[in-house]
Amino acid sequence: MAGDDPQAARREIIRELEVPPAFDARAEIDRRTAFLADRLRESGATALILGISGGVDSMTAGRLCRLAADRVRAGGGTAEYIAMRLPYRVQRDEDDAARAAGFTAPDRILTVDVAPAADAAAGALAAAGMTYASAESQDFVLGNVKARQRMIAQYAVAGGVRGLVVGTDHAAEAVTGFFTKFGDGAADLVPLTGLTKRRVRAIARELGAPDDLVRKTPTADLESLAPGKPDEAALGVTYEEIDDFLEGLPVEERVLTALVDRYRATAHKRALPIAP
Ligand SMILES: Nc1ncnc2c1ncn2[C@@H]1O[C@H](COP(=O)(O)OP(=O)(O)OC[C@H]2O[C@@H]([n+]3cccc(C(=O)O)c3)[C@H](O)[C@@H]2O)[C@@H](O)[C@H]1O
Ligand SMILES: Nc1ncnc2c1ncn2[C@@H]1O[C@H](COP(=O)(O)OP(=O)(O)OP(=O)(O)O)[C@@H](O)[C@H]1O
Ligand SMILES: [Mg+2]
Repeated sequence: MAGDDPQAARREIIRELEVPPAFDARAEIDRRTAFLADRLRESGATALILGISGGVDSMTAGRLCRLAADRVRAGGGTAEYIAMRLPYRVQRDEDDAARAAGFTAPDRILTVDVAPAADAAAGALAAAGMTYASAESQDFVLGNVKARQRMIAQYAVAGGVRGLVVGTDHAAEAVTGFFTKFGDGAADLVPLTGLTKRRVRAIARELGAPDDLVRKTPTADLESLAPGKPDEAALGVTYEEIDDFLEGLPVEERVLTALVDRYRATAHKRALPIAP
């Protein structure tokens, strides 16, 4: 990666994360739907599996799954789109999640509470003598366990129905490594690759999604001690700033440096395991 010139590093990041200079929502919907349909046909899989949280990323990806499954079927193939509701106990924004799932029009909705599995892991770790530096540190780590339990549930369904797991990673999360490694970061297909957050929203709008869900404040919602914490509070930069950075628009020096540093520090999350 380009040495000390942050603008050169930024250009390299934009290229590596595949963020194109121009954007047309309708064309992107067609291209990404075709991608999902092609992967279904070429892999021999017959289902797309996706966790629906109530956030805009999964709502958008879910609607693309619907369109892709329809496209395969229209060509005489077999395909279904299975949405998974994966709350930790009762979800705080249950109504949003139900409406988002409904908008994506899945063939089936499977609801799996990840709390028993996540809590059992926490209990077994405590019984083994594992302790954490603070209650906050423990809560943060166990938040990632919740994300990984969602991954386990989705792969259990994929394995049983010859399905492929769809992930929602996009450029505005990839640049900061803002996902759980082998949790929500683990998937077979990532149809939102290269999109900034505002472009994800533009696609959702073009698809006809409910406006309040399109504009909803992004949250990972993993920490029990900070429910619904906005991503931007955790990141220290706004999605507007991240998007401007990725779309080559003017950004403050502070944003430029923070994002280049963060991209470098999280390289391991975007790569295969490191080998000798
Ligand atoms: N240099 C290095 N080379 C190779 N591996 C390295 C490494 N540094 C850490 N690691 C490994 O990576 C682990 C840390 O990564 P990880 O476990 O992911 O943990 P971490 O990156 O610390 O936390 C995940 C972050 O993503 C956020 N998140 C998660 C899920 C969804 C969303 C969302 O946007 O909705 C956001 C979450 O709120 C949190 O801030 C370490 O425990 C270690 O095993
Ligand atoms: N409660 C949940 N139920 C089902 N899937 C979930 C849940 N929480 C997270 N996920 C899965 O993990 C992915 C990553 O979460 P993330 O918060 O980045 O996306 P989002 O919630 O769809 O959108 P936003 O980032 O705007 O909140 C989601 O897109 C979804 O596939
Ligand atoms: Mg979310």
